[in-house]
This record gives sequence, structure tokens and C-alpha cells, in this order.
Amino acid sequence: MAHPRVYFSLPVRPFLSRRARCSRLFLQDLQRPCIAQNRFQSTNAAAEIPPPPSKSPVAEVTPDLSHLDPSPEDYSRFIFQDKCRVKVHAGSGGHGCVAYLREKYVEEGPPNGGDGGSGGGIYIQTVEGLTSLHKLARRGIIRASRGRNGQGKSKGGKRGEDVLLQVPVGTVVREVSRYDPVEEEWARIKAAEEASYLSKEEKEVWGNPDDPEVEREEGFEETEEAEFNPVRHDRWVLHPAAKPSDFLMVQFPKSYPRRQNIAAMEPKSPIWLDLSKPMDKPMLLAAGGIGGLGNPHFATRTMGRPKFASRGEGGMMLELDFELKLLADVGLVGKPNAGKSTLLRSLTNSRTRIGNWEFTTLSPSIGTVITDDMKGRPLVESKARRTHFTIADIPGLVEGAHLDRGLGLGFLRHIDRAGILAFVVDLSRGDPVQELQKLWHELGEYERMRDADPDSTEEDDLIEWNPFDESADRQQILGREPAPASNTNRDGSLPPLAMTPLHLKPWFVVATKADLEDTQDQFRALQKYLSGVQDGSIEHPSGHERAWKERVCVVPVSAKRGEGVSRIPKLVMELLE
Ligand SMILES: Nc1nc2c(ncn2[C@@H]2O[C@H](COP(=O)(O)OP(=O)(O)OP(=O)(O)O)[C@@H](O)[C@H]2O)c(=O)[nH]1
Ligand SMILES: [Mg+2]
Repeated sequence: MAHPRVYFSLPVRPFLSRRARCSRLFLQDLQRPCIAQNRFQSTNAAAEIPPPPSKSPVAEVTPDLSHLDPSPEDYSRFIFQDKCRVKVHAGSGGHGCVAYLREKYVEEGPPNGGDGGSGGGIYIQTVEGLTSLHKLARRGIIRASRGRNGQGKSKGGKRGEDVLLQVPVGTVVREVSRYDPVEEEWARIKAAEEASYLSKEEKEVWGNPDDPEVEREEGFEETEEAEFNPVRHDRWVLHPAAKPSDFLMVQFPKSYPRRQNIAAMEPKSPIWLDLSKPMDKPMLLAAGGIGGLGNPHFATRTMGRPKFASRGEGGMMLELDFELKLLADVGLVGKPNAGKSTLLRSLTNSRTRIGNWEFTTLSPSIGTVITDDMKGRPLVESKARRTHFTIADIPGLVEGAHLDRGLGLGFLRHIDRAGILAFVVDLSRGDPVQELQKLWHELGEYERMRDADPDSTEEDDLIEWNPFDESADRQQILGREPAPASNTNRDGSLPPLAMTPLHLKPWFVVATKADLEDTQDQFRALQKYLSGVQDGSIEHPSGHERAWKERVCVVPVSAKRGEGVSRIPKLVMELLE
């Protein structure tokens, strides 16, 4: 027989009952079950607005609790991805135009070709409400559009469309590789200048260039190479009526690669962004290539009607690695079948799978608890001023999970990414204190293994010095900066992200299945243990002396009946402060 109420002997502080009249969220006080309509708003919230609370006693309301004890087939899959690698291409610039003014009595008018439009840029913005990177991962390669070519009558080309990447708050973006055509072109020009500078120096040092012997041995070929100036078809456009051979006839001026002014706002290379806050405006990742110049830009006193215009610059390509550092504000940590998914269902609109067997949940699902009434009025008072928080239901943790048992290390990684840990212990199955200690033990072992990762040994810190490295000398000669340090390891992989140690995270315990018989004593034992941990008379279950234990508490709930769960939002909001 089920227990009539969740531990009536516990101090019940009706923190929400004052607002119960206007609350869509917590209509009933703690002694009453959560009812389906009063859970949290979904996207079609308007359709779900419950009828205004009648003046009749709440006891008349018959809550629909079927969603808390659904059949194993009644669930919807939560598509989740916490990591992805994407290639982004900024748009190339449009080409300049070769055109001339033509009027009735002006046959050979001045040049009036328009400039090409700049290519579209790639922007990024964090958006609240997003919880997964799967939409981004699905796109694989993302391209901003190209700028349009300039036209006659001095008409400039249209700009390319920008692309906005929307990512969840708590995403870390790291650059794996980049291809920047402008940078490449500069490198080519500098290499050519360096070659001519060195050959000039060599000639000065090794003798008279008029010496026929020197010329015969090496000079002839080198002079040929230095003077040969190939036509850069990829940098110029001719009039549409021109023949390819005209490329050889035209005297092109020196052309240097250019960038758009907004490129100054790009993050420094290599990109490493920790987007831990919601952003009110997008941030530029890669500016599009600048458009080419129309033929009026090349008019000189000797060449009034230039027959060429410049091509637009190519857009930058970035290979980026996205990783969710903050998966959710709260992570549910517990053994399989402890009731984590049922708890998530009772707190949010989640339709995660529930079944009376172990490992029902195979990948995390995230639910959002909305803590305002959608009019800016908070339903849960807190200093954090948050309107919502997220909860992650993570697959169950078995003994030896750190040795890749059960569902392995993959989901321990997810626990690492929760801001607050909520340990879910089943009061009906053995000693909850031992269960809690085992869960902490697993987390501790995992952390020890992770921190002893061979990737992070001092080997990486060693600086290799090669006294015969000529390239370093050359860079010094040209006054160039050495190549920037890369994000990647030597094998091309990215290093793991640094996380907050688990024992420093705030945590609390949710004791589930409190509606079952003979669970009260287990609960009292757990409560006693935790008050001992808090006042320091009992060692922290993580074994760390400086572990977080400021407000360790246990919340008894019957998630299946929706009882006691409404204390959790208030508790979480306090911990989020
Ligand atoms: N009586 C009672 N049963 C519960 C309660 N919470 C969950 N259960 C039952 O416990 C079983 C397991 O619940 P789940 O929510 O799937 O457990 P889980 O922790 O998500 O399990 P895994 O996904 O396998 O890790 C289901 O049959 C639930 O109906 C509760 O508060 N009271
Ligand atoms: Mg589950």
C-alpha cells in the first residue's frame, strides 16, 4: 500500500502557496501532487493554459498523473548531441566590373564598372532554450553566400547573405584548422619578396653579377625566375569581350590582398571561445571576402580606360569544434531504475522513457523548468533572477562505471557538465547512505582517471629547440611573427576541456519512491548522515576535505505521484544564486 503522503513529519515550508492563486507552475502546495497542466510551459503554451483556479477547494481537482507512470512505449525521443565538428565557409567577394560610359555622342566614355559586393560573414550567438547541438551537427558544412559582381553604370554588387549559428549557452568553440586565402596571398607575396631579397644579398656577397662564370653557373636561371611575372588570372577580370590572349597584352598594376574592415572584429586565431552567457547580439567568426574593384579604380593619367577590374577575395574556411561545456543547470545522478526519468517528467514537460528495468535511458535528455509566469513575474523568488533552469536526465551509474562498465565513460562526461548535481537515491532499495557513497565513489574514480589523462602530461610543455632551424632565422629577418600556437595536439586532436572539479559543485539528494512502504527509516538515516556531512562530523562522501557542503539537504519525493517535487525548483534556484 502506498504511503498516504510524502513524509508529513518533515518541515514543509509552503514557499509557493502564497502565489498559488496566480501560479501556473505550482498551483498546488507541497502536500498536493503536481498536476499535468501545471507543469512547465511547452512551445504551444497558449493551448495548455489551464482554466482559472476556481474558488472550490482544490481537493476537487483530480490531477491527471498518467504521464508519470506511462507505459514503456509512451515516450518521445530526445535528440541530443553535445559535440560536433562543422566546416564554415565565409562567402567570397563578387568581382569588380569592366564597363565604360556610353551615350549618344560619347562613344568612348570613361570607365564606370561597379565594385563587387562583399561575401556573407559567419556569426555566432548563444540562445537560451537550446539544449543540444544536433541541428548544427546535421548541417556539416555551412556556407555564407557569395557577393554579387559589380555592374555597369557604377552599380555595386549586392552583399552576400550572412549566416548565423545559434548554439546553446555553455558551448565552447575551438578552431581545428583554417584556410584564409588573404593570409595565403600575403604569405606568397612575402615569400616572393624574401626570395628576391636573398638573391640580391647573395649577389652582393658572392661577387660581381657581371662575372661571366657566376652567370653561367647559377645566375642565369635565377634572373629568369625573378623577372618572370606570371599573370594572375585569379586576381583580375577583363572585359567580357576580351580574348584570353589579352591577359598577356595588359599591364596589370601591383595588387595586394584586401580584407573588409569588419574583419578586425574577428576573434584571434586560433579561435577558442567559451560562450557561457546568453548573448544579446551575434559575434563575428569569419568575415566574408571583400568585393573586387571596378575598372574606374585603376584609371591613371596614362591609362584612362583600363580594360580590367579586380576579382573579389576568397572567403575564409574554418573547421570548428563545438562542445557543450554546460549540459544543464542540474544533472540527475543515480543508479539505474532509481526513478530519474520519472522525476524529470514530474518537473518538466519531458516525455523521456520510463520502464521498470535498468538502463531505460540510454542518452541524456534535457527538460526545462520555467520559473516565471511568462509575464516577467517570478514564481520562485531568488536572487538569481532566472526565468528557467534546465535538468538533464542522464543514464544510470553502475559500480565500476569509471572502468567503462554499464554505459561507460561517455555519460560520466555528461555528469561533468552539469552545474549542480542532484543525486537520486531509491529509498526502497537497500541502504540509501551506501548508495550515495557508491555514487560519489564512482564520480571520484572517474575524476582521478580523467585528470591522469596521458594527453595532459608535461611532455606537451617541453619546448623543442632546433639550432639548425632555418625557417626561424628567416622569420626573424623578415620581422614576421612566428606562426600562432594551435588549439590541436600534435596528432590533430583537441585537448579535453577543463571542467570544475565535481566535489566543488553544489549538490543535493532526492530520495525517490518515498510513497512505498517502510521507507521512512531509510529516509531518516539519510537525513542524519547528510546533516553530519554538513556540520563536518562525518567525512564528505567524495573524500575531499574542501568539498562543497554548505547546504547539503535531502528532498523526499514520490515522483510517480508527483508529490514533494515542487520543493526542487526553489532549492535549485537557491543553489544557482
Ligand atoms: N512507487 C514509485 N515508483 C517509482 C517512483 N519513481 C519511479 N518509479 C518507478 O521506478 C521505475 C524506474 O523508473 P525510471 O524513471 O525509468 O528510472 P531511471 O532512474 O530513469 O532508470 P534508468 O533510465 O534505467 O537509469 C519505473 O517503473 C517507475 O514507475 C516513485 O516515486 N514511486
Ligand atoms: Mg531513465
